[in-house]
Amino acid sequence: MAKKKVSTKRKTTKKPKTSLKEKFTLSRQQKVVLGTFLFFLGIGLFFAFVSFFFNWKIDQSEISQFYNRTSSPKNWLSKFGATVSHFFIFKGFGISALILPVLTSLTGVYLFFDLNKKKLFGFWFWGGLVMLWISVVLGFVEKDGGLLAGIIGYETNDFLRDYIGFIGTVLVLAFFAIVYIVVRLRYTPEKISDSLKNTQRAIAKDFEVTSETNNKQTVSTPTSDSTSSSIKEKIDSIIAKSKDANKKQEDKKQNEKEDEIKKDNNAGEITLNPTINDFYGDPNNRNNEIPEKLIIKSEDNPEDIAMEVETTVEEEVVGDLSAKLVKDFGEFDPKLELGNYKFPAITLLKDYTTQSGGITIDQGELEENKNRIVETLKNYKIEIAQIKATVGPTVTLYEIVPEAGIRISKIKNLEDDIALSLAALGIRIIAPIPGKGTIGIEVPNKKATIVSMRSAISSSKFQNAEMELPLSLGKTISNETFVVDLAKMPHLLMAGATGQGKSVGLNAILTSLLYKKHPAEVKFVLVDPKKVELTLFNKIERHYLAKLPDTEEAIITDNTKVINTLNSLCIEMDARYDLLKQAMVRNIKEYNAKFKARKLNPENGHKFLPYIVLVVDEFADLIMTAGKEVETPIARLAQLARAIGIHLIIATQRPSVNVITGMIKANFPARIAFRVTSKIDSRTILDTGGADQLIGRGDMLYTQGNDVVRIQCAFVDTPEVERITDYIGSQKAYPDAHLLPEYLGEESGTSLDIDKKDRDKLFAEAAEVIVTAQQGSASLLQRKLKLGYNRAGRLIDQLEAAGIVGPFEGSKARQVLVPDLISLQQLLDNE
Ligand SMILES: Nc1ncnc2c1ncn2[C@@H]1O[C@H](COP(=O)(O)OP(=O)(O)OP(=O)(O)O)[C@@H](O)[C@H]1O
Repeated sequence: MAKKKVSTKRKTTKKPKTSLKEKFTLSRQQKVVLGTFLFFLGIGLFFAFVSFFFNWKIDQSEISQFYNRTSSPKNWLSKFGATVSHFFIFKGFGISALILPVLTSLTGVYLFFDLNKKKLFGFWFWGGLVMLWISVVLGFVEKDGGLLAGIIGYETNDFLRDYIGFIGTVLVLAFFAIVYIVVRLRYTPEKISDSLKNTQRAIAKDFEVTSETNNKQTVSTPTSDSTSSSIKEKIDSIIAKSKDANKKQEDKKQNEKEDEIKKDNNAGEITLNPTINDFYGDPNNRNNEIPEKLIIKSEDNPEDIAMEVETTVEEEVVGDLSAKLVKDFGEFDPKLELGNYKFPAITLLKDYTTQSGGITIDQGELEENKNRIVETLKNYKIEIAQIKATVGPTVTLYEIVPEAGIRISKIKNLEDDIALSLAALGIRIIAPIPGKGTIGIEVPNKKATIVSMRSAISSSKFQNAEMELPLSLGKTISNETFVVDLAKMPHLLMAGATGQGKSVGLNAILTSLLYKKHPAEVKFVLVDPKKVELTLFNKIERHYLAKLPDTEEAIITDNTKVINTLNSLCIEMDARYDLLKQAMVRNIKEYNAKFKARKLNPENGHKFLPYIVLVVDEFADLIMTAGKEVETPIARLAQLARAIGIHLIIATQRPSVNVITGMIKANFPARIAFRVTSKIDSRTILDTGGADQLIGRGDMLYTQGNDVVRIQCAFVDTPEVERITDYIGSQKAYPDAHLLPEYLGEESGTSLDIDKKDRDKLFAEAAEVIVTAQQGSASLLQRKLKLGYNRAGRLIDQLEAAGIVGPFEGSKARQVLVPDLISLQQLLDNE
């Protein structure tokens, strides 16, 4: 049974080895031939080297006459042997060159039996070092021109002594000896002292057991008969033996058992029930020292039947294949291909604190605002019991505890009046502050402080964030860095009027990910219809960007390409779901953990899955030009992609309801609102007002479903982003951007669509539009159904195939062949 297990283990563990070996071109036959050759070469060299020691003086003159056939050296391998030995021993390493033939033959054996190459490299590396070390050591005793150290050993020793003296050389050599012992032989001071202690204990135990047995022999119990007493002694000795085998585990348990047995013996009773642990020690500690066979035989009565105690050999635990693979190769490291990748340094970001000296607020300003608030409220007969100020980077929060009996709605209704009396823009009243019984009034500071990206990145909250995709968005009103996990959001909607900090916000998000995630872990799909906002990220295309195959630019600026990319992401999503299903896991995190633990076989299509972050700037523009064609895949991705690691970030300038539709809103619980112009816009984005009262320049509200948090967005300027992308771009990259699956939908031609099954979902609707208008044009469909040009054109082709419109007639619209909707219905029913 055990053997079977081992053999299956061997078969399966070889798989990854073969994939490694694929890189090497040697076939099995070539390996056998080369292995045999090297093995014999090693033996030949050994003979040559050995005979060189006896004949080198005689042969020395022959070496220079290598091409003279008449000369006959005494070396057992003649001219070849003499020359090679002269080279390696005399000119090389002296006596330690004998290691070379051993290594050569060993290489032959490894190739012949196709054994682990890593080990072989280890032999050569360490063998080479040992050879050099011995020759340098022998350099101390070598006289010029001898064979002990060879020229290399002698000269190296001489060189070292010239520069660091005798003591220095000894110290250097001793250091290397210790390195060898620690690194190669894996001996550490703890290990050595442990094994010394164990030996000491074992000797002491041996001594104890022997003296005990002797005592028992002398003070043997008179009540027991001679046979049984001899069996008892035998058991005692077995127990002693078994304890010998378990020297390392001298725990209390054993001592107690021993005492028990001793007590039993002293009482004159023979205990013949030593447990299996007494024979073999603690099961956790059974080791190779288990006696193979125990024979209990009465010495006093030789005719007594001897009892053989068969010891069973512990079955080898094969464990699962993944554990074995992890043991052999370590966990899978997705970062290995760009192993030397260096994350951008924090110094690439600008430090704004030196200019503004952190958050500053005038004491007078605070006092003034407080008095005004108190006065204004007093005018409306609202008495205040307590007031507290928290100074944030852009706004100061005044927390008010009103006197008992004052209605909160009353204060909320006075919002505009308070704003007027404070003569400031952007007063926001939070009544009550969630989780607290107070009312908050946020008043903008006269002088806002810039929250630098540098401070947001270097904050411990971000640095220590145990998140999948941490984003450092900025600072809250209480000056805490606000870090959220994009993977938990799981998609983000950003909106705000133009010039309020949306692009800076997007850059802050991308920068956060660049500072935290290795190129192997995250890929960006960037859609930038404005063509200028995200162009800097082109420099990191081969590190961090994903694109469709056969496209030149990774950043998508053309709206028609967006449709292909979105559909391609849907294909990627479906493929990833299939992989997750096969791996029997629920999300990408579990999947990647399983893959890293080598529990998923790459030969079955499994691979490490990077997170994909889709960023769409100017979503409104996209919806306007491509309508449903964009909305449908976005909705699919938003609904389903969270588990497989595709996350969407959508930014728009126009937060109108036909852009942020109900379907989009339902799937984007996390939203960021920069300043907008109206309360309605604020409601569209956040489902509540407030964004219209922001002060702009990165002042924003963030919600993830319930609470709304006011944050000052971290500021990252274009030159900073440029420095970061330059830094990353200058490093070694993957050969190409991460390739998304190919999407053939648009290019698949009309022939496929002629089939009834392959018709567009909007076919019936399109037919109705065309028949009602009696005008067969694609642009009509584009307008009425809000479609992209390609899809409208395809629909027209399908309508032609169904006999609803006539053939293409150049610049004229196509003829409509169905006069009215009733005839259309009949035609469609009869199909
Ligand atoms: N977090 C911030 N801190 C300080 N200033 C900021 C911040 N964000 C934006 N600003 C200022 O506001 C200006 C406009 O920002 P940004 O370009 O991000 O606006 P936008 O909303 O993207 O505009 P558009 O929609 O027209 O592209 C910036 O040039 C900068 O001066």
